[in-house]
Amino acid sequence: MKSKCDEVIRIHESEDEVKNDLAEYIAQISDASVKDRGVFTIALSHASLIRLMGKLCESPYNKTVEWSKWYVFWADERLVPKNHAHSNYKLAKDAFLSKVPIVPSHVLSINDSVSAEEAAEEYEFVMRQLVKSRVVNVSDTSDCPKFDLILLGLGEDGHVASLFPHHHSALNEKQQWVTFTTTTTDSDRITFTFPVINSASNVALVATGDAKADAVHLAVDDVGPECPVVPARMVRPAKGKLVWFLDKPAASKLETSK
Ligand SMILES: O=C1O[C@H](COP(=O)(O)O)[C@@H](O)[C@H](O)[C@H]1O
Repeated sequence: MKSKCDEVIRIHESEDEVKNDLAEYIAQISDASVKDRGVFTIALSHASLIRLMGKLCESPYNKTVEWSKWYVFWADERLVPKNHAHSNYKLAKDAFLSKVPIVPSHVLSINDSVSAEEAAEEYEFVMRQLVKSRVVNVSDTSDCPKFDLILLGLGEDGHVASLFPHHHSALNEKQQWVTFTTTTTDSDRITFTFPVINSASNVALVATGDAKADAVHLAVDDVGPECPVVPARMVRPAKGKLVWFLDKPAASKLETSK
């Protein structure tokens, strides 16, 4: 069973349409947040998501978005140097952050020179300071940060951020805002936990390509109790909105598309 939340699924003909819609969606939330609070707080994830955000660096968004009001966080990050090919910071910087006038000190990257556990603690500390000063909004129901927007990709195994199937302690973390994993095959990582993800005002889950179709089906459809509960199914913003951005191949196994 899934608890109720405000969920919308946008299915597009092509990846290019996903890119257009995603850029417009992010720009609209940025505008609304800047009007409302004077800033826009956004958290990014890895790889294809960054590529799919590419239209934001193009006209009209490169000129119309209030980049100086943006504060950029990572929903997950790898413990690698910032010039490493697997660094989310590097991916985002090369593809996007270096092409728009974001204030460098508003890009909140992790400390990659300590252990994953320490990096998670430090990142949470930074977030707590920014919640105290209300750069990051606070949840109405807990002390959790209320990001204006958290952008999540989807792994083929249904993971989101670095919250993986069977990593029960991270999946069930209730107190900490940021935790870590040292058991993945490539590198140690830090990740937002579900209390933070599910406190956001807006969460977007973005997936393209048929390799993601099973994970999308398991996350969205009313599958029976014999099916695994994939982490993406646990994305249920309590008071916020959840929007899925899919292309047709990624949506091909959804019950509604059959
Ligand atoms: O490992 C990860 O994978 C997912 C999916 O990445 P994608 O490139 O296949 O879209 C990503 O969302 C997550 O942040 C990352 O750590």
